[in-house]
Amino acid sequence: MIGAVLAGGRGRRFGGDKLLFRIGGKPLISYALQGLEMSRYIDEVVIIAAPENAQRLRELGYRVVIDRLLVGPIGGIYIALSLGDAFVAAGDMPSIIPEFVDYIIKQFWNSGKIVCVPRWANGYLEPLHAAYSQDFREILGEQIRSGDYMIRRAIEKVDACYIPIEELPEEWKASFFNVNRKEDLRRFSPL
Ligand SMILES: Nc1nc2c(ncn2[C@@H]2O[C@H](COP(=O)(O)OP(=O)(O)OP(=O)(O)O)[C@@H](O)[C@H]2O)c(=O)[nH]1
Ligand SMILES: [Mg+2]
Repeated sequence: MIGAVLAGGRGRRFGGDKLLFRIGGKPLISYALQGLEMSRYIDEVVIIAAPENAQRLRELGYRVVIDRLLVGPIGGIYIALSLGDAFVAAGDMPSIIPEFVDYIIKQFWNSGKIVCVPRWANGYLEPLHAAYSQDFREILGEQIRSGDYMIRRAIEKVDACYIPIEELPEEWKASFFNVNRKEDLRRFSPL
């Protein structure tokens, strides 16, 4: 299982260079990379970057794959799945809980489904904290070619495995926290 960290966004709400913004002595994206590295089922952590930031991200020491589609996170997942089955996370998620990642991957394997994604009671999905089979890649490709960039719509086309978030340990929910604006950093305290 690959651990893919999406890093091709523009960080418009943050005001640029979000993932390399230093907090607690290291770039924000380092926390997501290390969170996935601590998962027992992830063999390799890779970064799915934009052509513009690939070089600087390479300096972090991970394999960097370039996303030239730049159609949003859906394109990042599509590129990640060219490497194999993947647990996909956003680079702006600094509080990833490795035990929760392992739980999702286990559910993914046990279910035999091609997507395993956490779902809130109101139906909202967490597709950037989910496990995907390489067999889902073609579905994503078709949808991208049709000009529809909503990940949720692609997931709804298949028989997915949903993880009800409300039934999980309360402390796992922190894993979804993501930094969109500078002020979100105030809610993140690096250890
Ligand atoms: N590979 C890849 N990653 C992306 C793309 N768009 C967004 N991402 C990443 O997906 C994650 C979630 O995206 P957002 O929260 O919208 O972050 P963002 O796009 O940088 O921020 P905004 O411009 O403010 O929306 C972040 O880690 C982004 O870097 C893309 O087109 N390709
Ligand atoms: Mg975000």
